[in-house]
Amino acid sequence: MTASTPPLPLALSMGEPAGIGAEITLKAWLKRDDDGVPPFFIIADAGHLAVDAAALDLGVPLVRIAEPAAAIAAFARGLPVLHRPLPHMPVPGRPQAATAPSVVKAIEEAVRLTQAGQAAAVVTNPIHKKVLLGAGFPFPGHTEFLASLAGGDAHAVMMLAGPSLRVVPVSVHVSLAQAIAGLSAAAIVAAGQATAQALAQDFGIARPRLAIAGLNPHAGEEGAMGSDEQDLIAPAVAVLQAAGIEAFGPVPPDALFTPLARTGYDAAICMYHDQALIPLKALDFDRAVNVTLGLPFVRTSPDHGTAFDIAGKGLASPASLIAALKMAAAIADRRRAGQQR
Ligand SMILES: NC(=O)C1=CN([C@@H]2O[C@H](COP(=O)(O)OP(=O)(O)OC[C@H]3O[C@@H](n4cnc5c(N)ncnc54)[C@H](O)[C@@H]3O)[C@@H](O)[C@H]2O)C=CC1
Ligand SMILES: NCC(=O)COP(=O)(O)O
Repeated sequence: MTASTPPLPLALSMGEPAGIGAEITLKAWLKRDDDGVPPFFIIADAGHLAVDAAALDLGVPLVRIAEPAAAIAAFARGLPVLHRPLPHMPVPGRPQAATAPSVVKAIEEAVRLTQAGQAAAVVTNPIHKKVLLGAGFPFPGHTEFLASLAGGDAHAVMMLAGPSLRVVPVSVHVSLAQAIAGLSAAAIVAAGQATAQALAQDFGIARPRLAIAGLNPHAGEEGAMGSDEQDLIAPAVAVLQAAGIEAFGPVPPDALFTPLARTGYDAAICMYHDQALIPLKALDFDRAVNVTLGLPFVRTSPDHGTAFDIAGKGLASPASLIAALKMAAAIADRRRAGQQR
């Protein structure tokens, strides 16, 4: 950042208002000094935030802002809110289709403000996929929606990054049967290329090492337990290697996440959602960050969902949201510095 480029706040979307988004946002603001939380503003209903703050006895002053630029100065005295009224007050744990348009508009606005240079990055609070789908939202998650908002030929790739592990699932929000049927060498190569590029550009790893998981037990045992490794995964590894990427595999999935194996790579490319997210959450739940690779803007989010079972109870931890805010700011700073070189 130079003297002529003012700092930009992060744009945080409200997420599902019946979930824990408001609570973890209020708690993240309270920890701004202790945890070094970068300045952010939330696109949400200020009345709802005030109700939650009072109900949970969180002493958070709210500062309504008219534009993102005001968030930097406001952040020290209160939580900056770009007020966008909801049609009714949410009930914790009970999502309603009526608030779905507001949830979606908050994501769109965060993206628009970031692409317009008024915010440094997009950070999203968790959404409830089923209620949005039921209200006509045509995407199964942020990742697919953000790819569409980015337009063009954006190929959005999900990475979850924690202190112990980084994982990238080749497919995201599809059934296991669809994930297996849709697996292709091209999809593995695309995920590997996006990951190598992001690790270098956004995480400062000059020569990223990628472990490519097998799909079947024992990575197919040379074809005795499945041929996907020979037909798709090994050829994809060869293509990545030919492109100069330090990729290896297929690695037997049950051996990929042992403590020793994890020292050998910077990210694991996994063949489906849960192959990636189960080890990540077992090792790093509440400390990991969901970051979308392959977009023309920076987007992160906590590693967890709407947590309806604890919504409104004051039990939600803001740790992953704080990690997401910090990672978004670090990546945005790194990209800005890269552009100025
Ligand atoms: N980025 C996003 O928008 C994401 C959205 N989701 C959505 O969230 C909804 C619920 O998903 P689940 O699978 O139940 O996962 P979840 O992460 O909401 O909850 C799983 C368990 O972790 C606990 N938990 C989650 N976050 C916590 C926190 N900050 N502090 C303390 N405990 C926490 C919950 O109480 C629950 O027991 C679904 O609709 C799912 O699609 C899930 C993951 C990410
Ligand atoms: N399990 C991770 C998840 O569902 C996050 O998806 P997205 O909304 O960030 O695409």
